[in-house]
Amino acid sequence: MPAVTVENPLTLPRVTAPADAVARPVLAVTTAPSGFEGEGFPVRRAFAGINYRHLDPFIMMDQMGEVEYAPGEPKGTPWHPHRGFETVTYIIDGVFDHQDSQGGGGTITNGDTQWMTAGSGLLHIEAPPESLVMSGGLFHGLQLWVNLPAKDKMMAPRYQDIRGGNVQLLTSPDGGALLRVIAGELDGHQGPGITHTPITMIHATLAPGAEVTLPWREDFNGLAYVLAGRGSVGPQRRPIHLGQTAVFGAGGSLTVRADEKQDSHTPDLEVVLLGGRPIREPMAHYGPFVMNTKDELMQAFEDFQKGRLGTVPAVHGMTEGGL
Ligand SMILES: O=C(Oc1cc(O)cc(O)c1C(=O)O)c1ccc(O)c(O)c1
Repeated sequence: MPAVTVENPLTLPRVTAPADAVARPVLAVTTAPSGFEGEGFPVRRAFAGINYRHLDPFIMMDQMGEVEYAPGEPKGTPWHPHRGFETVTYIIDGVFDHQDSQGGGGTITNGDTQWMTAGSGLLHIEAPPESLVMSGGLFHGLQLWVNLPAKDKMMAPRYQDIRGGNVQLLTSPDGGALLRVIAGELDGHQGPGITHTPITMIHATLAPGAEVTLPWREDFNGLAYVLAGRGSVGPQRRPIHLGQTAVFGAGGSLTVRADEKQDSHTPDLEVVLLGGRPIREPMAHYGPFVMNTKDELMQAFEDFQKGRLGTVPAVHGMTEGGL
């Protein structure tokens, strides 16, 4: 899992919560169902079964892979539309090429994030490059959906291309945790991703036996999803492992621990930590559209069918398909 590593974490700024911060309890630990998305790549749907009240402003998150593809196996998503929210594609290992109906496109690879504000709408495709399809190889990433407040749902689409080398790196007091702040801020340290409502997105790697307690804004919700390894969360030390999400309750700090080393194969604990200020607006979600009302959803489908969200470029160099 190379997504941004450092030789000596103790050279990084160290983060810890104030001693009087109230530790957030764990309200629930859920297990993501496994399935397939797009043209058939394996995913774990991290937030399945969690009420939007606990997720707001996050809507959906897939762990894509981790999978070691044989030659010919790598797959992506076909052309499809989005409106009313943001898609965040974080590639931990491997490569996705992306292209959209507005002429945008690029490559996201080891540690890069593409933060796409779909806003009023577009069509896009995310797919492995031909070279990866031929060779096969490791693929691991995240697809996170972040809601937009009503006032921004119809804004012009926009991309943020966040390179792995630009994330804000932090550590715990003992250097046992590497924290990559991809968006938002933690303890006054700002990540590169700019968000429409206050959000923090962190990828944390904890060495076996390491523990980190992070200051967490009281007005944020708190979620931790395990990408790899085993550990425990919160003051109750609730066990958590690969494919599980912890939903935290109210408080001012959030604690994650990695299990002690069992043997030379004990993996690091890899966790995605998410917090955001809830938007608290009605949400109407159907397929690739996330609006506030059913009428707005129907309008989105009509606009898509009439080509108002754009059309697939005639020459795009990627697999055709989709809706
Ligand atoms: O396709 C859906 O979402 C995605 C899931 C992924 O794991 C990767 C992706 O790139 C996407 C995407 O949209 O680009 C999806 C999810 C939920 C839903 O109701 C849909 O209609 C589509």
